Formats: sequence, C-alpha cells, structure tokens
Amino acid sequence: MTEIIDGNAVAEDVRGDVSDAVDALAESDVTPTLATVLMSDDPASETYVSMKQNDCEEVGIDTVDVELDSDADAAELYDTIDELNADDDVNGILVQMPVPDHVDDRRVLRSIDPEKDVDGLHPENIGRLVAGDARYKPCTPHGIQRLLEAAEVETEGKEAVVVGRSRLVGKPMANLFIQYGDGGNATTTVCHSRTEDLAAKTREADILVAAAGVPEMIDGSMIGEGAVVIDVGINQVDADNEKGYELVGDVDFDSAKEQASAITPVPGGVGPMTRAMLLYNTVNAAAVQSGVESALD
Ligand SMILES: Nc1nc(=O)c2c([nH]1)NC[C@@H]1CN(c3ccc(C(=O)N[C@@H](CCC(=O)O)C(=O)O)cc3)C=[N+]21
Repeated sequence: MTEIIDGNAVAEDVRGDVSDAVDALAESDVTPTLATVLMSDDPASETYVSMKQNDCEEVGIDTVDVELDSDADAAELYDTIDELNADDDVNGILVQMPVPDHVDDRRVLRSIDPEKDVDGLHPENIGRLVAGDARYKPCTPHGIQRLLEAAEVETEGKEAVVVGRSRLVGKPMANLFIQYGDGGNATTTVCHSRTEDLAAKTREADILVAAAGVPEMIDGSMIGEGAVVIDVGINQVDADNEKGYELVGDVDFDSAKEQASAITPVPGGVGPMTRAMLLYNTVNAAAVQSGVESALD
C-alpha cells in the first residue's frame, strides 16, 4: 500500500510545538510578532498571506499586516522594509513573493534584516545554509525535511532528485539534502527546464521532490518503483466548480501513486508544512532577538 503522507497532520504537530514555545516565551514577557507584506493583487497571494496570519493567531504570534498597491512605487516597499527592520516589536518579516515586475526582488530580499528574515532568503542566510550553519531554513524545504522525518524516510545514502531550481525551494532543498547529518547525506541531483532526458533522472530517485511549477508534469512512468514522492506544486487550473479553479501539484497523483511507496497530496501535503515552518522560524527569531532560549531546536 502506498502511504499518503498527511501534511496537515504533521503541520498540526509542529503548530503544537510552536504553541508550547510561545507559552514558554510569554513567561519572559516575549510575544513573537510577524510582519507580512503583500504587494500584489493576485487572489492566490492574498489567500496565502491571510492563511499565514490566521496560523499566527492560532498559536499566539502577533501579526502586523502591510498591504501596498501593486502599482505603488518600489520605494514604498523598500521604505516599509526599513521601517519594519527598525521596529523592535517586529521579530520576523515576510514579503510575499512574487512582487510586481517594477520591483527588484533581489533588492527586497537583501534589505530585510537577516535576523528578521524568517523566510531564510536573504543572501547571508542562504550563505549560512550552504555553509551548514543555517540560521533560518527556508520554510518549504525545512517543511519537507520534517515530513520525511515524520514518515520515517531515511535520506542517508539515498538518491534524491529535485526537479526545479528556484530560490524558494529547489536550491535550498538540494543544499539540505547534501548536508551532513539527519535529513541529509543524500546523493543529490538537481533537474530543471534544460535537463535532457528528465525521466531517466527522475526514475533513479529514491526520493523525488517535484518543484518545477508545471502542473502534473511528473507521471507514474517517470517514477521508480517504491520511490518517495514529494509534490511541491500548487498550480491553479481551471475547473468547473464554485471557485472556478482547482489546485493540482507538479505530480500526476493517480499514476504516481501506483509506483510510489509514499506520496504527498496537493492540497494537504507540503503547503501546510511551509506555513508551519514560518511559525517555527518566527518563534526562534523572537527568542534570539530577546535573548531568551527557544523551546524549539
Ligand atoms: N516570501 C514568500 N514565502 C513563501 O513561503 C511563499 C511566497 N513568498 N510566495 C508564494 C509561495 C507559496 N506558498 C504557499 C504556502 C502554503 C500553501 C498552502 O498552505 N496550501 C494549502 C492549500 C491552500 C488552498 O486551499 O488554496 C495546501 O497545499 O494544502 C500554499 C502556498 C508560500 N510561498
């Protein structure tokens, strides 16, 4: 039987740990605060940001909610970041990606105070991650590590194949797989849009992470028997329902499930874990900034 890895359940466990850590910080009069910054009219981005705020409320993290017009000057966003950097009440800053084309997203990530960069995307934090000295692990790859751990999937000595080389997922995921220690020590291949004979690579995977952002591009014929399949895709495709769309992954679930020993669904797989690890990073940020020990490792 193929195991369906339940991201909602594992995320609930993480939120429980986070909530306990928030209670412990309260004894030192510390309340973690996350600022979310949204500069987009995209309904999906709006939904994700409001989900992140609801998650915070559930575990006792305060939020600051900044929304900028998508056609505002880029300077408004840079100024907002400067203000949040200077605000001692704010422990974590998340600028929802993507930002509009007229904004330099690399400058955005560079300007967030690295200690408040709970997304783990500042060059200093990426550098530390690659050096094996991570401060905040980027939320999606970190969440995937937790999912693999929860499903008791060994990575050591295994073939890990990551499809996609994004800043948010593919690059940090591959880096975590090659690190020493638990959740690492995997022989790692990164595939992308220029890879020749993708299927030959993906079929070799013991652990396959699909993070290319192309709906259902990985089907059963591309998966080796018994592989563990982690689907990072959250693609909206038109559908004949109330919302007018449905979410599909980068993996064709039905055919992939025939081959895999374990697989994450979409929705209910990686997505909830990404949000849970943001809470985790925010609590650790609050602890570090207030000089209190965090109950989270
Ligand atoms: N600075 C930044 N950090 C991010 O972490 C970031 C970002 N920008 N931009 C966009 C992506 C996307 N992302 C998601 C997180 C959770 C779900 C999620 O919880 N999805 C639910 C379903 C949601 C639904 O029903 O629509 C699930 O898969 O079960 C989705 C998408 C974070 N991202």
